Amino acid sequence: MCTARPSWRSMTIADMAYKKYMYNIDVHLDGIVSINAKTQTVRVEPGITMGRLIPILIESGWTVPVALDMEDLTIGGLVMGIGLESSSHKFGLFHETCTRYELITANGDLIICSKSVNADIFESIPYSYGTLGFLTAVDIQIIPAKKYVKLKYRPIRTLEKMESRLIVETSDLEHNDFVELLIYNKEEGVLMTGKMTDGNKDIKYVNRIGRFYKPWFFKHVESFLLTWKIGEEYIPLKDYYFRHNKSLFWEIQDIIPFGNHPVFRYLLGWLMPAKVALLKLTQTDTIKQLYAKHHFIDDFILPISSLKKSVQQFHTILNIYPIWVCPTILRPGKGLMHSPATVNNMYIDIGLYGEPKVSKYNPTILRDLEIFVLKLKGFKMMYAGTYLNIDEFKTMFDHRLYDRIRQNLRCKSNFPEVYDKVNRKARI
Ligand SMILES: Cc1cc2nc3c(=O)[nH]c(=O)nc-3n(C[C@H](O)[C@H](O)[C@H](O)COP(=O)(O)OP(=O)(O)OC[C@H]3O[C@@H](n4cnc5c(N)ncnc54)[C@H](O)[C@@H]3O)c2cc1C
Ligand SMILES: NC(=O)C1=CN([C@@H]2O[C@H](COP(=O)(O)OP(=O)(O)OC[C@H]3O[C@@H](n4cnc5c(N)ncnc54)[C@H](OP(=O)(O)O)[C@@H]3O)[C@@H](O)[C@H]2O)C=CC1
Ligand SMILES: CC(C)=CCC[C@@H](C)[C@H]1CC[C@H]2C3=C(CC[C@]12C)[C@@]1(C)CC[C@H](O)C[C@@H]1CC3
Repeated sequence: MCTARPSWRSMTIADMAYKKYMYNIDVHLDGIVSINAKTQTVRVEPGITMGRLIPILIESGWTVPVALDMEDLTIGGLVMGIGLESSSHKFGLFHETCTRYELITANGDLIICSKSVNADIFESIPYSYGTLGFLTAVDIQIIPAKKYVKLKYRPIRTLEKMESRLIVETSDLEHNDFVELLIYNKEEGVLMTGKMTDGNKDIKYVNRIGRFYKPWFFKHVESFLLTWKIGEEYIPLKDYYFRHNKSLFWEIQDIIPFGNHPVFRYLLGWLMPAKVALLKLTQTDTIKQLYAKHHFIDDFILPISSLKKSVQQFHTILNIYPIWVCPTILRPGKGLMHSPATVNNMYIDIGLYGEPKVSKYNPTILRDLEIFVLKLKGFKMMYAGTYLNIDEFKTMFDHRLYDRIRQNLRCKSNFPEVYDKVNRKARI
């Protein structure tokens, strides 16, 4: 079994081939059940998107600790896949802010699990890609929302300095609610650190970057590099959260190359952002093949101390810029993905989206990159699929607890294994 959510609705680049031969179960639940100020949690159905949840929470004075930057990502998808954001250096991966799940198992039982009830099931659900059961409700921690993010932009030269500065900023939890780095070429990047604040009466200018005529966020950030200036500004909280949504990070520049031109923005900017689901539904086979052959979209999660080494490797093999760098804390645990040590470890997500500029690009090069990441004790986001074989995959992701829970919940003849959903044959 798998969910009946069609591939075109999902925030993944590939088609989930398994949907065609598995039994599809309709779990399209997308409401907010309750907001509980006492326990500081919100209970939601798994199909609700970030784009619907965040504005409602902000209106009620709340927000979630890890608010994802693309409006169409769903809570269920982020728990069952994984999610991270610029606040993950503080709160960890998205699922670490979830406190309770309701899961329907293969034989129709409803299991409620949390850190104290059915704790092993609770720990094995994240990253299980819907292979233990169907989620029907998720409780997420909420924190008080403030009006703005005071964001500081700092251009940095050399990868060494980016790495060391990132290590310093991610450990300063008092001042930094948000940390993010965009690397624009082999040597230069802009580090952003932010604090949620209500501001004060003296605020003269608020940059409402979410307005339709505003430039793409990554271009705005680049301007601090081009002028080599440190900058600071207030951005409304919701605009900050969805800062990469309008330009789909920087993917939109390949689809609408003139999309950031002021004439386009002022005349037709209101038509944006392009809906990923619509782009997927209307793409032709030719476009799909062009993307498969000449485009790269993937994320790798590596120890923070390997930033320089990894970016150099990605430069040699892909040469794609900008590069998204988002720090996240990984904690020890027993689930599929956790810190390999017995203590918390700071990692970085390195996101590479675009056309490789190396002369001989071959999509199977991804396997070499995956092995490179595996050797550094890193992980890979699985939304784009994997070329790892099952043994390598099991070395990357700890299957011990997951296998035991699968046996207890009688998953074997009802749900496939994670690997059967994320290997390249299952995602085409
Ligand atoms: C024009 C109009 C007229 C109406 N007239 C009446 C009326 O005369 N009398 C009346 O009683 N109501 C009326 N309603 C309200 C209507 O009954 C509710 O909106 C009802 O929830 C619609 O059911 P649905 O299956 O179409 O909606 P859905 O959109 O399918 O579901 C509504 C909610 O239930 C959730 N849900 C769906 N399936 C499940 C499931 N299997 N398990 C858990 N949750 C699930 C969804 O996530 C969603 O939150 C009217 C609504 C409209 C728009
Ligand atoms: N910033 C970030 O962290 C970003 C993350 N992503 C990735 O995107 C994906 C999320 O995208 P989204 O479109 O929301 O989700 P998807 O539709 O891609 O679903 C992801 C997985 O979650 C499973 N799933 C979803 N809902 C349920 C449920 N109710 N019960 C059981 N299983 C469920 C799906 O199962 P099934 O296969 O059965 O349908 C699927 O395997 C994640 O993999 C995430 O890593 C993408 C962009 C940004
Ligand atoms: C921040 C993290 C961890 C990931 C961001 C990934 C996104 C950049 C991609 C997720 C889904 C992707 C799709 C496309 C672009 C890149 C993503 C938004 C397309 C819109 C590219 C054009 C194709 O025709 C359709 C693609 C759908 C998925």
